[in-house]
Amino acid sequence: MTTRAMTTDPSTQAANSTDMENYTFETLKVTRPKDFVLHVELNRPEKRNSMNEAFWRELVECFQAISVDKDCRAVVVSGAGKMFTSGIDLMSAASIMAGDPEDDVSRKATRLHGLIQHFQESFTSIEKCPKPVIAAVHNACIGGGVDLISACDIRYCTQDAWFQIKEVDIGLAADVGTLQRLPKIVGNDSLVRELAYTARKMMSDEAWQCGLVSRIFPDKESMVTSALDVAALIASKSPVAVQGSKVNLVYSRDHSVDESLRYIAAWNQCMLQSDDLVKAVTAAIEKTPPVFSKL
Ligand SMILES: CC/C=C\C=C\CC(=O)SCCNC(=O)CCNC(=O)[C@H](O)C(C)(C)COP(=O)(O)OP(=O)(O)OC[C@H]1O[C@@H](n2cnc3c(N)ncnc32)[C@H](O)[C@@H]1OP(=O)(O)O
Repeated sequence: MTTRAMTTDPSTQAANSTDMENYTFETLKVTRPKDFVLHVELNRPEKRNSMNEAFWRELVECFQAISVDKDCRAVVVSGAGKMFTSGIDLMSAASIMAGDPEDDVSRKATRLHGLIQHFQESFTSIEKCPKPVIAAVHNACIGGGVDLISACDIRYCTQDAWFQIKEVDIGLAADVGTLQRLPKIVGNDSLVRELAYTARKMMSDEAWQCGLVSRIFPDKESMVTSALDVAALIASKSPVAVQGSKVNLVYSRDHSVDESLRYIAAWNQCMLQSDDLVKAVTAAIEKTPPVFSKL
């Protein structure tokens, strides 16, 4: 099935709407606004998209489904309502973490270890998903929100956006990705430490200057429109090439140049034999848009 067939074949369109049943969630709203593009909205606006028990579970389920969804090649993540997210749901966190008061320290620790890993897996599922994910942040992005966007590929925000590594204010060291991923995004260790130790708000202009976001928009509507356009542009490219790029960029972040060169050589000894290469080169020569099979 090709991109063109996707746009014109009504039976395929019907199949797509059936596919969306895999994306029925309590805390997320998932739509397919363009061919091969999914829009995931954090969808508890009345609670400022705070992250409750259902959210942590559903985010993994959502990105595991996206990873194997051949009709998705790029994703936009945004927040419904007033802000992107207010971070962990403080009410549900208190009850989830409490556990059995009769447990001894080792049993409490073992339970908390499993819980932290479960929370970590939610955001890691974004990074493990081979489809590029664009975070579109408006207004507040607090605590767990910074962990979430740090696992995304591309970050945009609105002029009114602000970011806060809030964890120290609630008495914990951030443990679901910010301290591990953010220093590698921002490239300013001193700034990351200042933000993590003080929990001060960082406004959009500073987020742009330090490289946390690559574009700032005047409002949410223009940001989401542009994010979806960029996602559609990504989706028009060879999925073999785009997904291979993501996997190798993530690998390279955590390995030496030498190891990463060996990794991509092994990767491409297979992927260079893809039909996509021939199609892309032919399309470039003939000046026609290439049409790639689903992946
Ligand atoms: C293993 C650990 C894993 C992850 C750890 C992550 C750490 C963090 O995320 S730390 C950050 C925690 N978040 C906060 O401290 C933010 C708390 N909220 C606020 O400061 C404010 O609500 C606000 C975000 C600035 C928004 O203010 P405003 O627009 O005035 O709305 P409110 O009236 O305050 O809230 C509306 C409604 O939402 C509820 N709510 C908002 N945030 C949370 C939250 N984080 N947890 C639970 N509930 C939240 C608020 O209680 C209101 O509910 P009502 O029922 O309408 O009263």
